[in-house]
Amino acid sequence: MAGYLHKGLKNIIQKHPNDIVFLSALRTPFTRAKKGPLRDTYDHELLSTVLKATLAAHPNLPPSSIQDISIGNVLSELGGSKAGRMAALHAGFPASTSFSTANRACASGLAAITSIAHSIAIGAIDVGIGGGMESMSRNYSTRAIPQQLWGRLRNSEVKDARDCIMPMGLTAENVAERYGVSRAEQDEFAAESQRRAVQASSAGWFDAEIVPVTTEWIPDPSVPDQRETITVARDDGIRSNTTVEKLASMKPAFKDDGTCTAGNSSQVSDGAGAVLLARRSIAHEYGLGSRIIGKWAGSQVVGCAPDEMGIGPTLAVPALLEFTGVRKGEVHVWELNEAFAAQAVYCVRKLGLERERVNPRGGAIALGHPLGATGVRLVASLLGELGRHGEEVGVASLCIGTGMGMASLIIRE
Ligand SMILES: CC(=O)SCCNC(=O)CCNC(=O)[C@H](O)C(C)(C)COP(=O)(O)OP(=O)(O)OC[C@H]1O[C@@H](n2cnc3c(N)ncnc32)[C@H](O)[C@@H]1OP(=O)(O)O
Repeated sequence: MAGYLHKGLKNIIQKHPNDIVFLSALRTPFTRAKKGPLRDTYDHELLSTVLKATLAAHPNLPPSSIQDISIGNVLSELGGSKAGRMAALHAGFPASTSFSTANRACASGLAAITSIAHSIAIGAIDVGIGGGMESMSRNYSTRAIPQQLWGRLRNSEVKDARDCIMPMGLTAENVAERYGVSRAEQDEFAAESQRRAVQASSAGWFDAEIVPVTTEWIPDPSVPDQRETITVARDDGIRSNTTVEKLASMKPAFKDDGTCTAGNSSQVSDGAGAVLLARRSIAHEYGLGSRIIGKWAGSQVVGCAPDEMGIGPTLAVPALLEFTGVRKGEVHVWELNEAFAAQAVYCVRKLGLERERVNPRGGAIALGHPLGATGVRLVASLLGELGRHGEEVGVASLCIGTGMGMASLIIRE
């Protein structure tokens, strides 16, 4: 495949003036939809907070130098494009900074980052922001299943077409059944995700990426006029008291004889994130060379059958390795989204990864999965985790609900 990026790790880790580099990777806390402290906050309010923090983190970079913003979003009214543009202007960007939203379902945040990286790679822009925003509290009432649908699709003779609206939990049950992922394996994986997230959170490993959000909430929904101003600074889905035994006692959430439960599935959440990307030579022109934390080195998306969408990473990761010429053994840290433990266990097994190197800070089972924003957390976590160990090479990958996987290669400076 022809490409404009460098191939092979030896070439990729060299510093080139046209590299697409990360200058910051920030996110809000991810908190539980409907139950957490951000439940009354708008997704674009979260976005505005994180965009403002991105500007504040780079006082030497004039806002007008940031040419484009792409924000992953799945559920917002009108795709979030108007409210998101308003949030960017409100946060301090000039009218000249363009804005769009990207919807590649659960990989929307990674797709938005990739879109900005591609624009830099081909020379269309020099500096941009990729991010994501989601309020599942406000916008998840139909569980991301379209209500207005051409009847011929709902009853299509093409099974894959019909399956695009299969509830995500059932696709996870399919993966568990077809590929022999037991309930015990899922619960063990989920407990480990919680254990790692507890460790990461209490050691302060998320502190560098989390921007506190000051917002209003309604403590008692039966008294909607009574609002309180609060500052939310921590993820709230992490459960320090999780045990495999407790998880084993939980009821299946999606079908009576199933294996996926509230404890071994990703949590529905609210959150937003943003990464600042620039061409390396331009970052140096603004005196930001010392602020470079990593570089984006390529993305791939591959389709699979929608009724087992969770296997997506098992196809996207090999495609990414082939595209970039990087060998699996050269990757130090893997961030694989935990949509469900069922599919995550299968992906780790099929890809032949060491569990120690996968989601070292826990994943969406503990930290939550605000759809459009999750890809941004994966990138921020990778950059932080690689930095902590002085290691260089990471892969972020997500499955996509309509039957795809996406993966991106991230190099730490
Ligand atoms: C491509 C993709 O990424 S597809 C993925 C897209 N996302 C999804 O499909 C979302 C999947 N998740 C879900 O739909 C929901 O989380 C569900 C249906 C599984 C569960 O929903 P809820 O019942 O609201 O879950 P919730 O997280 O509030 O947990 C319910 C109860 O289970 C118990 N529980 C959950 N996790 C744990 C745990 N780790 N340890 C102990 N108890 C637990 C608690 O009692 C909790 O109740 P609480 O609120 O009083 O604490």
